[in-house]
Amino acid sequence: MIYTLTLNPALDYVVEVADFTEGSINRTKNELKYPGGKGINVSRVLKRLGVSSTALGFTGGFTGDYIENVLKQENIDTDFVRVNGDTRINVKIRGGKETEINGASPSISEDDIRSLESRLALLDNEDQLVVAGSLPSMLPPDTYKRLMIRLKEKGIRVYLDTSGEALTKALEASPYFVKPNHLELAELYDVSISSVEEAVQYGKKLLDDFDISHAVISMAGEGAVYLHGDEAYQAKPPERPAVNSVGAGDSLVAGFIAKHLLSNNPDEVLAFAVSAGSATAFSETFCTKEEVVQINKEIKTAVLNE
Ligand SMILES: Nc1ncnc2c1ncn2[C@@H]1O[C@H](COP(=O)(O)OP(=O)(O)OP(=O)(O)O)[C@@H](O)[C@H]1O
Ligand SMILES: O=P(O)(O)OC[C@@]1(O)O[C@H](CO)[C@@H](O)[C@@H]1O
Repeated sequence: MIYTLTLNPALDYVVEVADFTEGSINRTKNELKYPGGKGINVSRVLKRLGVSSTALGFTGGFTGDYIENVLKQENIDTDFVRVNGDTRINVKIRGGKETEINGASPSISEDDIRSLESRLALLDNEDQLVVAGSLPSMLPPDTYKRLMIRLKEKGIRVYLDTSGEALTKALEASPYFVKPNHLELAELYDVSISSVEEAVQYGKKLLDDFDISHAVISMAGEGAVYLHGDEAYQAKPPERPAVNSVGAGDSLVAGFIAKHLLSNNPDEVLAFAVSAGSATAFSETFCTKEEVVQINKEIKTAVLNE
């Protein structure tokens, strides 16, 4: 079974404003609300791609109820730990440039953590876990690392997608797969990464430094590179105006997992992952399977090995 872990979920509130003006009253042209948080997004896209998963993490209050209800309607299993406060609301403003205001997590108690640990203790070596998104600020930055060490001891594959200090620490637990974007990878090594060659160079270093099997470095409109052992692959999406970048990275992770379950062909796995990411970037919300399959036909791939 695949599990996703979202310790800091959100109700995503996306507002489209014709001409967003700071410091004045703006009226919305269009509004969308949906369950958010990176692991939850991975579960939702996996479902669209025909793969079942169970969503784990912390939810609370009316916003937590909303998330659980929508997931239930979409036939996604959940086993969240209920916390006292309200799950945060993340505001995404579409008006020319995209602006995001991500809320803070409700308080997480020691008991909440213990409840989460007992749910994770039920996983066995047949299971795979996607650990994604930010950590609630009251939790120590090595929280993912601590949880991952125990999971790894049981032979559970961990797919990791987080950033900042949570990423730096979690890498020490050697995840099976990691997906930084090129900016997160650059931050990790305190360098700048602007080309595919640089992404490959530091992506390979990431595998070596942290004993990781698979890494995908996403590069927005440039697609992504995939590093596995000594091999490197690139996939580039068709050029089209992006309408939404929220969840593109999560869609890429879901696409990677869905294809990796069926295929050992790295080229094919990366192409499908990038197709899922780009299909989301090209649509209002998340990609559908039909859109992913369609874009997959237009993806350009290359093997970058010497
Ligand atoms: N402008 C775009 N055009 C085409 N595809 C895109 C575009 N932006 C993102 N994508 C697709 O989504 C994937 C992930 O994008 P990105 O590198 O921005 O990840 P991310 O920073 O984790 O995303 P986010 O945090 O916004 O979900 C890319 O590899 C690509 O397939
Ligand atoms: O604040 P975090 O946890 O880093 O990111 C949360 C978030 O921006 O990521 C998802 C898109 O990837 C959204 O659904 C959600 O609002």
